[in-house]
Amino acid sequence: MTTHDDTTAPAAAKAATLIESLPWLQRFRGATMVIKYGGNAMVNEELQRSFAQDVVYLHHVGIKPVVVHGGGPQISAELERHGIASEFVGGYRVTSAEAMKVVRMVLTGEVSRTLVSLVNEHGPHAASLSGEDAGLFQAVRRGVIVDGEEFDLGHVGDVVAVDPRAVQRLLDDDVIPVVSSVAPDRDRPGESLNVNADAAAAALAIALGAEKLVVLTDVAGLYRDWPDTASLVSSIGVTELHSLLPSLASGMIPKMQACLDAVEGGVAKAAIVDGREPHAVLLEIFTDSGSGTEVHPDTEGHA
Ligand SMILES: Nc1ncnc2c1ncn2[C@@H]1O[C@H](COP(=O)(O)OP(=O)(O)O)[C@@H](O)[C@H]1O
Ligand SMILES: CC(=O)N[C@@H](CCC(=O)OP(=O)(O)O)C(=O)O
Repeated sequence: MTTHDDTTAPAAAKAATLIESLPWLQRFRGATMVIKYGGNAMVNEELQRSFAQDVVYLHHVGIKPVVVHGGGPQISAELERHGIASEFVGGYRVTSAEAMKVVRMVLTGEVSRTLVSLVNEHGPHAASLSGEDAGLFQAVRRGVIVDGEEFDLGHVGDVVAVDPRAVQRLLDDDVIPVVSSVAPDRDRPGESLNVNADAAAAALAIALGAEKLVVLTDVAGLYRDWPDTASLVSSIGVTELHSLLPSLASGMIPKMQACLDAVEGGVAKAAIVDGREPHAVLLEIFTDSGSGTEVHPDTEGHA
C-alpha cells in the first residue's frame, strides 16, 4: 500500500524540477537556439528519440530550435561499406570527390531524413534543408597546417557566406529546421564541399543572431588536460579558450573553434554537452547547473 508520505517527497522533487525551469522558460521564450547534434550522440535509437523529444519540447514552450547535425561515424561506416579509405587530419575528414558523394548521401539523404521523421512522429513540425538549398551556405576549400606545412583536405570547406532567410522563413512559420552541413563550393560551380558540422552550426547561429549554441557530443565537455577526467572545464571565456586551442586534439579543435567563433560573432553562449546522456538538451537549457562546458564572452569576473 502506498501512503501519503511515500508519495510526497517524489512529488515535491518533481515540482522543484519544474519550478527550476521557470526563469529559463521566461528568459528563452521566443529565442532562437542552434543545436548541433553530433554523429556520436546519435548512435542508438533511444538517444535519437530523446533528442527529438527535447527539440519538440523546446518548440512547444516557445523557443525556436534550429538543428544542425553531423554524422561523422555514419559517414565513416558508409565509406567503409564502399571500400573508400577515410582519415582525419587536424579534426577534418580528408574528402576525395568519390568520398564527397557518400558524405552528401549520408548527411543530406539519410541523417537529415531520419531526424525529421523522428521529430515529426510528434506532429508535422520539422523540415530539412541542406547548406546547398536556397543559397543557405557558400563555402571555399580549406586545408590544415600540419608541422608547419599546408595539407590539402580535398573537398572540405569553410562557410564564408550564410543567407539565413530560408531558415528564418521556416522559423517564422513555426517549423523546426533540420540542417545538414554540405555546402556549395563558391569557386567551383556545381561542386559541393564537406563542412565540419560544428563550424556550420556556428556560422548559422551567428547569421540568425541566435541566443545560444548547444553542441552535443560524446564526452562530458572540454577537458583542459585530455584525457584526464579531473580536468573538465565547466566555464571558459574567449581569451582563455584562444590560448587553450593550440593544445587541443582531434575533433575538439573544430568544435572549440566553432564555439569561439559563435561567441565572438555575437552568440551570447555556447555550451558543449554530453549527448550520450538522454535529454541532454533539456538538462542544459532548463536546469540551473547546466551540464558540460560553457563558453562565454570575457566579462568582469569571468575573463
Ligand atoms: N581536450 C579534449 N576534451 C574533450 N574531448 C577531446 C579533447 N581532445 C580530444 N577530444 C576528443 O574529441 C572527441 C569529440 O570530437 P568528435 O569525435 O569530432 O565529436 P562529434 O562527433 O560530437 O563532433 C571526443 O570524443 C574526444 O575523443
Ligand atoms: C570536414 C569534416 O570533417 N566533415 C565532417 C562532417 C560531419 C560532422 O561534422 O559530423 P560530426 O558532428 O558527427 O563530427 C565529416 O566528414 O565527418
